[in-house]
Amino acid sequence: MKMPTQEEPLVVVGAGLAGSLLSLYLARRGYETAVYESRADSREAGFVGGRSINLALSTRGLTALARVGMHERVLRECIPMHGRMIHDLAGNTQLQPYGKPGQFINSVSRQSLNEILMDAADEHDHIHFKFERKLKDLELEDGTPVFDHKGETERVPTRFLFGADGAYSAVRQAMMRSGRFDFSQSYLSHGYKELHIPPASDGGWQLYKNALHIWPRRDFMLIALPNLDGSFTVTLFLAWKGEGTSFEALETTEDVEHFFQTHFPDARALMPDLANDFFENPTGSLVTIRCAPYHSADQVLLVGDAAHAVVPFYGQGMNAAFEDCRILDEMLEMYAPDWGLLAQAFSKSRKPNADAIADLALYNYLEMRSKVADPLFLAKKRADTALHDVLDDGWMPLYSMVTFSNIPYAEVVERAQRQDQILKIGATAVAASVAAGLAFALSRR
Ligand SMILES: Cc1cc2nc3c(=O)[nH]c(=O)nc-3n(C[C@H](O)[C@H](O)[C@H](O)COP(=O)(O)OP(=O)(O)OC[C@H]3O[C@@H](n4cnc5c(N)ncnc54)[C@H](O)[C@@H]3O)c2cc1C
Ligand SMILES: NC(=O)C1=CN([C@@H]2O[C@H](COP(=O)(O)OP(=O)(O)OC[C@H]3O[C@@H](n4cnc5c(N)ncnc54)[C@H](OP(=O)(O)O)[C@@H]3O)[C@@H](O)[C@H]2O)C=CC1
Ligand SMILES: Nc1ccccc1C(=O)C[C@H](N)C(=O)O
Repeated sequence: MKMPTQEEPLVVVGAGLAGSLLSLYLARRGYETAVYESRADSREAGFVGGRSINLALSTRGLTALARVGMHERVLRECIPMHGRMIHDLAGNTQLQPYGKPGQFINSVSRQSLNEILMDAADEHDHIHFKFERKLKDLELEDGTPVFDHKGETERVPTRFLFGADGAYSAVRQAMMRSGRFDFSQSYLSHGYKELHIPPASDGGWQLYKNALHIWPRRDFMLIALPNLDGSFTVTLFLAWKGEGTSFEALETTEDVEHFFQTHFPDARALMPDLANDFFENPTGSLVTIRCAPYHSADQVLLVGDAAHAVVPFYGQGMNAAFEDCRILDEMLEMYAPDWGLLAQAFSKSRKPNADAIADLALYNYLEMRSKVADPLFLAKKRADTALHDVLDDGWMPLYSMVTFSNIPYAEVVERAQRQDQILKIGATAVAASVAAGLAFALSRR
């Protein structure tokens, strides 16, 4: 197998989160790597578009960053979120911890995280960023990408190509033409809109800083994640269509004011530019994309959202994309420089795990918008937590396995199902004992 060279490098399409981290992993092994990105360099051009301003980074992402020595640098830009702060309609709040004391997820700005990774990549002689190059076509026979650069076409000789170009991947679109490629996409009937809570007048945070805030309202919800500048990025998740509570029904400033005043009065009070933000900011779609295999012949491999876009409700899309990079690196150890074998092995091992987190992410929307206020759900959570305290890693709540471990997602689902069975049997036994006790007490009256 030929090694990548400057004339025929490894090509990564997309300098987003997965593409930038992947380039670091590849360069560490000494491979010549060229990263082609459709947007301008945000470090020179400032904000270059995109939404989802901040993200929750947790163990999987941090583990992958640590392997290339980046986690401490990134953690300096993070705000720890120790739990969900639930806001009810009356304005009461309740903090539901995510895990054991000392366990938390981290709010980080997408742009600064991306720029930290690109800065680190720039330190390597082996990594070459090429901005404002949009992939137009991919010649699958030999994996040659064709980019548009300011109206000019560039064909790039390539040793092997990684598609890290996000949920609407052009690399994946080219692979779909090849036949024997499975693809499905499923849009939620809900969309999302980002809004803003500014810092307090003294520069501090207007809500408790170290939590992910949730206003669960059963059929829709509002969430807020803290930013380092004292602001919060607020996201409304709501049905696209329908009378009363839907984006479609919010046509005028009065509609928006009334909707927020009715359902989120405490949050409304903190958003002076609500109506302006609401009508200026786009409404985004929420989509799950599955495909298989992730590779094409011996030439191309998809990673991150390009391979598996999941709805954001578990805060795991980026974490899974970073985990892809770590797993790929472990496989490089075994298979490099046989890129074909590497691609096959990666695809086979990652697919079931990506499918599992896609399902879990869909489930977590229901949990966040509805279950967090349900006494039965909270009772089960307490039992789960108590068992985790006693049995340590012998019993881990589902949320902890997803968020605070590197257990493969598919294994997490199996383990959680087994634990649920045990809890059900336990609950049935407790209910039977209580019933027997009551019957005995009554018989002695
Ligand atoms: C509202 C929202 C909130 C989220 N919150 C979280 C969270 O809290 N935690 C979490 O882990 N995940 C979260 N995610 C998911 C996370 O954003 C994605 O999983 C992550 O960005 C995937 O990284 P990626 O590198 O695969 O794709 P991206 O980050 O999208 O990067 C793709 C890159 O490819 C470039 N590109 C696209 N097309 C081309 C082309 N044709 N040619 C060249 N370049 C191209 C793009 O410009 C971009 O730079 C959230 C997503 C959304 C929508
Ligand atoms: N699973 C999900 O529900 C969602 C996941 N995401 C993920 O988060 C990433 C970053 O988010 P953000 O920066 O806000 O992403 P954006 O929505 O700004 O889009 C990122 C890239 O996808 C392209 N794109 C966006 N919408 C479409 C579309 N409908 N059809 C074709 N291409 C499209 C954009 O092209 P251009 O720059 O030309 O506009 C851009 O290259 C996304 O790339 C995606 O991977 C984002 C939204 C929802
Ligand atoms: N980042 C997000 C973006 C959108 C929706 C949810 C999240 C979460 O992180 C939710 C968190 N994991 C929770 O379960 O409370």
